Amino acid sequence: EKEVSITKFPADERKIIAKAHDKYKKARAGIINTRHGQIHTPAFMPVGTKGTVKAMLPESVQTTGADIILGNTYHLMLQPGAKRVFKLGGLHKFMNWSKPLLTDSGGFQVMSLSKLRKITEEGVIFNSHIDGSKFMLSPESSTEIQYLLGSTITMAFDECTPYPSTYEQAKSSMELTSRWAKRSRKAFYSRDGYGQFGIIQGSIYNDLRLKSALDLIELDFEGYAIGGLAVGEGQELMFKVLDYAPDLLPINKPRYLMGVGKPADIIGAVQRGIDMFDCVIPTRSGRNGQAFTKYGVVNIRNSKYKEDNTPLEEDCLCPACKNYTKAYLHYLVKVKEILGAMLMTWHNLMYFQKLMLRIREYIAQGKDFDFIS
Ligand SMILES: CNc1nc2cc3c(=O)[nH]c(N)nc3c(CCc3ccccc3)c2[nH]1
Ligand SMILES: [Zn+2]
Repeated sequence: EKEVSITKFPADERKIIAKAHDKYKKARAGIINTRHGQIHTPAFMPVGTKGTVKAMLPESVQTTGADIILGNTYHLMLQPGAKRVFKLGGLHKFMNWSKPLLTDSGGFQVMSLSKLRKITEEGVIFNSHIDGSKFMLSPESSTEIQYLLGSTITMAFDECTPYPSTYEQAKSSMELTSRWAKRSRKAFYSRDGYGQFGIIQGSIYNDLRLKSALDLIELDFEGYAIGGLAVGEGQELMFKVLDYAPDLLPINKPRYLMGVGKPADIIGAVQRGIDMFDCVIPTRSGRNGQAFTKYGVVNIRNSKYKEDNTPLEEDCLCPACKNYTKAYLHYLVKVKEILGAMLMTWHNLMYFQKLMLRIREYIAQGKDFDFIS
């Protein structure tokens, strides 16, 4: 807890200093210890939906500084199938990633990917977006699939409440998530160094967020995620929820904000007490020709770069910046060469990890961090 040092400042300036400290007092830096290694928080977790961080070798992801990557239960259960991955030694072995793995529970992807689906008390019945075959995801089957994959951190099976939702819709959705969380927790096979996170819902309604947190705290999860955000509500509304929601969760357990986000979103969420983030932006936008730099986002396809013989960032240590120029990256992305996707992705993942490293250092030194980069 940082003491606000009361000095000779006149009262109004003292209020400003107190305000500044107050703004940062929720930020925290720490380490999550797992069976597959440590996670330094605040942490950014690259998304490896189908058992690979697209356009990256796992050892390259490791050099960017990532301690943990994400997998998707929905995609992997359809192809190659959880039982097959289990038979082949689990997802860690399958994809040659020995550090922590977090898998989402699948509900979110069902709603965003499969055309035909039906939500029942039992679970979600849906047709595969690949070949139309019928599947059911439930708290029990989702938890078992994540066990078969060998996830270090398993997510409870929830319903991500869409935005916007009326109070009534958000209430019944949150109550379903609470019933499913109880079943997920019961189905979880707990082992040392593995954990299961509950996911709170409740949309933008603070009393529903509180009820969701109370229901899930009773189940004593190893960590908690704030779900139902980064679903189109915008940064202002998201921060409004984050002004109180993290405080509803146990202070000594990790807090994971699902699906977030751009650097400014991450900084604002860390200041409000969030520890873990995931977002497809650095990988997906990288493949799309967008590079995150300290000068802002560079759209490398822009013709102004076609003869720019300088690197994306002169002091970046990634292969794209060490060995190549913007002109070359511009060309590769224009002609859709695979190396273009690789180099842009590598740079962006490095950029996000550097941002997290700086945030962790600033918090550890009790320094205020408001750099938006
Ligand atoms: C982009 N915004 C976004 N908002 C989300 C809300 C939820 C939510 O309320 N419940 C669950 N279960 N997942 C969510 C996700 C998916 C995160 C993810 C993707 C890939 C791999 C691993 C994890 C979200 N993503
Ligand atoms: Zn770089």
